[in-house]
Amino acid sequence: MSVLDDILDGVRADLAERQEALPLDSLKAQAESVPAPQDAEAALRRPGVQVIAEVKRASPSKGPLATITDPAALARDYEAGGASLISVLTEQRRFNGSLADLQAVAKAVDVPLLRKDFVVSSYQLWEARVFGASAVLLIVAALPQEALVSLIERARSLGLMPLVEVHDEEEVARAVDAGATVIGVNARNLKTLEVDRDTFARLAPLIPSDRVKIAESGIRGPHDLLAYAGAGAGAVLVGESLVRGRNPREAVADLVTAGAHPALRDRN
Ligand SMILES: O=P(O)(O)OC[C@@H](O)[C@@H](O)c1c[nH]c2ccccc12
Repeated sequence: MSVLDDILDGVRADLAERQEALPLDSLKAQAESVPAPQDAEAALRRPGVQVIAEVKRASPSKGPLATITDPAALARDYEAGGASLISVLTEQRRFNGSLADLQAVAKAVDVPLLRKDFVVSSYQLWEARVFGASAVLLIVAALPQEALVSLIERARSLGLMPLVEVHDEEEVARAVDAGATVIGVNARNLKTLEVDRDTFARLAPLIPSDRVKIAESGIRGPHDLLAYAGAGAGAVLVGESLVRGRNPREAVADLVTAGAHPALRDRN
């Protein structure tokens, strides 16, 4: 069984418990008292290369990365550093995240939030909405094409921006076919868990130029951002190097400064 299959099994089991505890109708009712999501896609389409900073405690490849006792404080640092979007891992078993983290971050910052999880059901889209997200990750490798298409549509109908994640040529074709407007290329191979930083440059030319192209994973600092910018990235998604570094606010600010270089202004 692949790592992804294993993660998905756990996600489905946890989801079943939450659905049991709170039926969809009650969850939907809660959405009525939550402020409308922000326009995350507009935030990503600003000139220059945008920085998406991730609240990430652990990963299947590296195990524990950082304790992060106060995700809201970390998110405030990310916002102060100039992040355009903040990604919050909500998967529990492998990433040690939670919906409570998402909600705490939502109360603390004004930038749009991405719910980073393994979405397999529209129930999770409603959760994302209720706990304060403006965007959700949809992983092509985790979804049959019909489910991908319908989750993209359902996300949009809830005001959530779908960020559609791909790993290879075939997945790019599926994402584009499904009408994804924001496509993330994850440099981490889901089978081997290795990062290959050439993946973005290989796949970016296959993505139509009117889509937002995001380079995900393995970004160590401004030089990686600039390399991805050169290959056509409109944004980068960064986790580990921020949570492990000494000063997350400065680390984000250094990336933002690199991404705002005048030579990169008109790329999106
Ligand atoms: O910590 P990194 O290497 O900077 O990577 C961040 C992000 O790309 C990574 O967390 C990620 C990309 N796609 C995912 C899907 C699920 C969970 C996590 C991810």
